[in-house]
Amino acid sequence: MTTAVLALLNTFEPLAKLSAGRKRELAGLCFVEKVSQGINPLRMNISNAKQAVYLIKGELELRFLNDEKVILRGDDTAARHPIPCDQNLVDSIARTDIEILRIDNDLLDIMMTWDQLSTGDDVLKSVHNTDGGKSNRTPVEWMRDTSVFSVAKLQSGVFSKVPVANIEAMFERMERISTVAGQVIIQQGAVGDYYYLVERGSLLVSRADGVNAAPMVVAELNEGDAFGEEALVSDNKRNATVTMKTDGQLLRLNKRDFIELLKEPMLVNVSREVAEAMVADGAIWIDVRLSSEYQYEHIKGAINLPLNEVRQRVSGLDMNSTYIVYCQTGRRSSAAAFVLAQYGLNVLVLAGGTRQQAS
Ligand SMILES: Nc1ncnc2c1ncn2[C@@H]1O[C@@H]2COP(=O)(O)O[C@H]2[C@H]1O
Repeated sequence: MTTAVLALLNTFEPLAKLSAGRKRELAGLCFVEKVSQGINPLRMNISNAKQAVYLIKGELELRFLNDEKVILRGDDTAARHPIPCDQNLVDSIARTDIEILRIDNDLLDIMMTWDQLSTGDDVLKSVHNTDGGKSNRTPVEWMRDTSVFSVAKLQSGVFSKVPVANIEAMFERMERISTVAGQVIIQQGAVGDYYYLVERGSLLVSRADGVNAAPMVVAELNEGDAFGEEALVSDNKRNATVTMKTDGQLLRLNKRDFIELLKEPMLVNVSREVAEAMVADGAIWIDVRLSSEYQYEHIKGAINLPLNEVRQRVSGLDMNSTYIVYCQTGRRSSAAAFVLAQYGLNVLVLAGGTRQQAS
């Protein structure tokens, strides 16, 4: 089956342009579907660019907004390209029994980018295990095998704002560690050293609000989650203790690599002047200081979202808005911006905080 699909990929654009190695991987991730005469095979795709759909054989009628009808045949040159499922297409109908090939568009996009970045055909990326072993995985295997680098995460989560080249570099520099239930990975108050991704297992985040206070569990982290970013972004001490709830496997990136590969590209700083112009255009100020500091004084129109509440209140923010976060120095705001960016929000940081911008 995969060999047959591979042969098909060689006839479609831009799939034919992928390297042989990438095409082999893609062959296992796309679907060939038989559709009976009279059925609309694009029902789920019209105005929805989630999948690229190719006509393999048969006749498909496409109906467009301006009443134009086009008959596409499997052996037409036009059928070498994805069926145009944009907002102009209103309906389609199989005029004969047909066969189509479906591929997730995001996956395709990421693979095209990766392919163009790779220096060779089958360049294997390696991750070092702390027990001395090494595992080799291609970028596509990373996407398929671990939820940390799923297509969804690459498209809208922590890594969506990071250049693909940096993600490739991460694959090479990350270390994999095996962990056991009860193991403390991060201790509240310690100096930040690593950024972690959960490949397998669950962890508990607990915080003690005072020297003698008992720690309270504030969150549970699971496969695909990331943690340990706040101390690295803000240069503060670890704000919570993170303990393995079950046995598991983590990936970790040291502080220097984290700053270079993730923090720098994810955090965009803007001057007060640029920020004001953006706010006039609809962007929203977020003050990430404590509510007591906010109540004392704040930038007009700013909402207050203290750093330690950002995760709990992120669902109340609008994915389509642009937010400009600030504090006095830029430290807390950078940490908050990184957390918000991990949830896929459009966020910028007031460079140097209000203190620097005022002087
Ligand atoms: N409420 C929370 N929910 C999820 N993760 C948290 C929460 N509070 C702290 N953390 C994580 O725990 C980590 C402790 O180390 P850091 O301060 O570097 O970064 C912190 C966050 O990644």
